[in-house]
Amino acid sequence: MILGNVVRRTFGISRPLTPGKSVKGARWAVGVTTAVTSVGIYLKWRQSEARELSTEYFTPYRISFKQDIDRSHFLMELTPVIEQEQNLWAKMGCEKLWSVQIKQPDVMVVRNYTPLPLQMDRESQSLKILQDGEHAGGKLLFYIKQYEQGEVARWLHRLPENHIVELRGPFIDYEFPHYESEMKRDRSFTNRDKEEKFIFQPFDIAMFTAGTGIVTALQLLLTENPFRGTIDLFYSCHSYDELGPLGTILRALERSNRVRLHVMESQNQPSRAENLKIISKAILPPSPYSGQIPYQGKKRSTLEPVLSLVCGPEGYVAAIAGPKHEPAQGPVLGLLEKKQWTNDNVYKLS
Ligand SMILES: Cc1cc2nc3c(=O)[nH]c(=O)nc-3n(C[C@H](O)[C@H](O)[C@H](O)COP(=O)(O)OP(=O)(O)OC[C@H]3O[C@@H](n4cnc5c(N)ncnc54)[C@H](O)[C@@H]3O)c2cc1C
Repeated sequence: MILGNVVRRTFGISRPLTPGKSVKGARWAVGVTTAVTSVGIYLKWRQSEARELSTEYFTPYRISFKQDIDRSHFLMELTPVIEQEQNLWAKMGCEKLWSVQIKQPDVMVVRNYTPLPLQMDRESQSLKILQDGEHAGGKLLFYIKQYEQGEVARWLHRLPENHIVELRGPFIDYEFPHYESEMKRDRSFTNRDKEEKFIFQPFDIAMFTAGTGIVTALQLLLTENPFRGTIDLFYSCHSYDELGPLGTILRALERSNRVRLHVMESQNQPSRAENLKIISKAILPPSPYSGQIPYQGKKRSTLEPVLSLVCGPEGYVAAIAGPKHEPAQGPVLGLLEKKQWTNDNVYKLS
């Protein structure tokens, strides 16, 4: 049975807000249409009661914190100019993987970024995981990599604190089956001895991530009502240090057995072929998804992943699961095909 039956995926490529080239004669009409649309969006935003984040219009957020991890990676906290009423972490839980789009107003393009339920504690200068029911007025924290030739991430990196950026969303990037009236998983994962109880048996998944693709796993693991099964998480990077404080959080999740972590650092193993060989050896074959069956008590020690999610740069996705033919998934090839994974149980996120 395909777990992805309920999957809805809305993002693909980051798309321009306006066409790059316009026919000369139509410029005036395009200008008027754009102006009218912008006024419409603005009025809609003004009228919307709580000015909540929406996919329909852009909402202003202030850069409330920014910190470099290294030359390429940084953390950025955005605070809505008008406090948000909706708690997106409670609303989405672990059943929806989501992102928002940030607008670059000069070149009029948007890029997707995956928020994390963390906020910077000013006093201790450390990241705090939001508690259940807490949404910090809608604050969102992002882990971003800037590329030398990249447009938007480099621009974001240059912006000073208190600068206003515009966001729309949330966009659902992947949706898991809804487990009606299921009990919440405790978010305080540091308490390892606490016995867990659910109504339905949780299922495990495998996630293959490279670089900032790791945020997809972190969102599922840290959100309110976090992922109930165990994630067999593969993370490829140059160095684990590029995660900065997120690395400490990920290790704590590993100690609490919420995640089985396989880290591939290219600084230690520069051969791509050798890295892929190590990954391949650790990949488990797919287990069947049995649907919603009653909770059978504490899980066995072996992992039984029913779904593989793949997220990273094009070349990485291609090596793990075959190339993605945007917006289509493309056939499952690469390492996953060799371990009997198919299009029924693999999803390429990017
Ligand atoms: C749903 C979704 C969620 C995302 N979440 C995040 C997130 O949380 N954090 C984050 O940092 N990014 C995230 N991204 C990627 C992000 O949207 C941008 O694509 C990224 O920031 C690059 O945009 P840019 O404008 O800076 O670079 P662009 O101008 O788009 O790219 C210019 C050049 O940079 C290089 N480049 C761009 N992207 C990559 C890449 N992924 N790997 C290797 N080289 C690349 C390429 O050489 C490219 O030609 C997400 C993407 C999607 C679709």
